[in-house]
Amino acid sequence: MSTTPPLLITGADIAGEGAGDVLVVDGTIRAVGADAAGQAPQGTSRLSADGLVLLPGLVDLHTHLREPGREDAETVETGSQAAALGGFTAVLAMANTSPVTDSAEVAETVLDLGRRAGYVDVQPVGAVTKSLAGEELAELGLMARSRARVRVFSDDGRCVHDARLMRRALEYVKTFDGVVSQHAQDPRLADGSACCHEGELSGRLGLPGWPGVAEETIVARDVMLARHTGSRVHVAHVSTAGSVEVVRWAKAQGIAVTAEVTPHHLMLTQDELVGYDPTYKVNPPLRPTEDTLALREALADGTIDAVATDHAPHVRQDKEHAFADAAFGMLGLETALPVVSTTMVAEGRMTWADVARTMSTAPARIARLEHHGRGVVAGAPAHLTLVDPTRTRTIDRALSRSLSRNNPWHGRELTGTVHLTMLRGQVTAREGLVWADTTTKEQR
Ligand SMILES: NC(=O)N[C@@H](CC(=O)O)C(=O)O
Ligand SMILES: [Zn+2]
Ligand SMILES: [Zn+2]
Repeated sequence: MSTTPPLLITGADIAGEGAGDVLVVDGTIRAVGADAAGQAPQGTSRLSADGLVLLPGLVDLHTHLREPGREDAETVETGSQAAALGGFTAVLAMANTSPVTDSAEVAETVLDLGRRAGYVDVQPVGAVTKSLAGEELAELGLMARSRARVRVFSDDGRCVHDARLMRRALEYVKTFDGVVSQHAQDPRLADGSACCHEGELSGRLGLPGWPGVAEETIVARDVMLARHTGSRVHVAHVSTAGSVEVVRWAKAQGIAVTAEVTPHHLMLTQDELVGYDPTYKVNPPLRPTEDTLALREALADGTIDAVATDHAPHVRQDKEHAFADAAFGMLGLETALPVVSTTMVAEGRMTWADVARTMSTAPARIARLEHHGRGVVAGAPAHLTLVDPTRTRTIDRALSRSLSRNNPWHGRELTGTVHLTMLRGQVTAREGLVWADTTTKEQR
């Protein structure tokens, strides 16, 4: 990309802490606050951001980019574009690709694809077990020491259900300050046919369900293994009130557990399933309202550390089936901030400072991303996201940059729109367009 002149962003509410100016020079935040304008060098361009909120660039702990292997559903480039449009500047790319990211080679391939695309920093997640088979540990150390510097490990899509393997993985990643992100779903309590939440509704719909306890028992086991090993465990896509209780208890004991919640589990409930639309088929399943309310409360009070999208693109041929046969997963990158804004901020449950914490600072810290999540402060890289907090938009799945269309937000009105995203001072997305749309080849 070409170098951009210095930029003064004026009048934005800075991460919910009050209005001020921010000066960006050479990809770095040079100054914040009253004296920023005074330090602007000659030739500084200005961006008036009155009424907008300026957040530190968002970080997604849980994205499926599908490359290598399923480039028909998503590529690193298209997923990165969707991420930039969603206000993200870094995403963690899950390991359930084909081949699986269980070696340094695949991790470096994904890293390089991300760099080539250039919209967000793509940080590969490493598999915990070879081929996600749950039998033998993957090359955790080699991935950690590779150019990709892998710190987050996950068999996501599958649960590391063997307690002995989970223990060994935790011991191993501790040596380089890594973390295991667990897809908590006991395969004995949630068998292969389970496709929704088990309860009165699944009975009425005639669909095989899986109960919340299949998640909760794994979360409980894992926090005890984290305590035993002194290592860090992260709970991916927490979906039940019971899991929240376990995490709350574990944190009170000082156990190194962190947790994420998806935008869809914050806003949608199992009631969406009455039309049997497979768009709403996801793991863990949409749960009853009581769980949704507990998740909102836990995110607001800090029990749940982060929002993570679990962006899971699928092609039509995999999704357009009878509910029981369709693939699990839904899109999330472009709508995460608007969903959090609508359910949490507009409803008075969280402030914009809380959004900065749960969508940037905390996820970057959990993933040990040194160059992200440092906030809107002088000296930090200029990863910035400008949000129009009052602008309402009706989501249209046809306008998505994702290659897939399994978008549960289609037709819904969401308040809070990403206006601009900046990675190291370069605009990656602006008003619904990505950088490549507005830049000629010669300028790149
Ligand atoms: N969330 C999903 O329903 N699906 C994910 C896997 C996962 O996150 O478990 C996928 O890879 O499609
Ligand atoms: Zn998962
Ligand atoms: Zn996932």
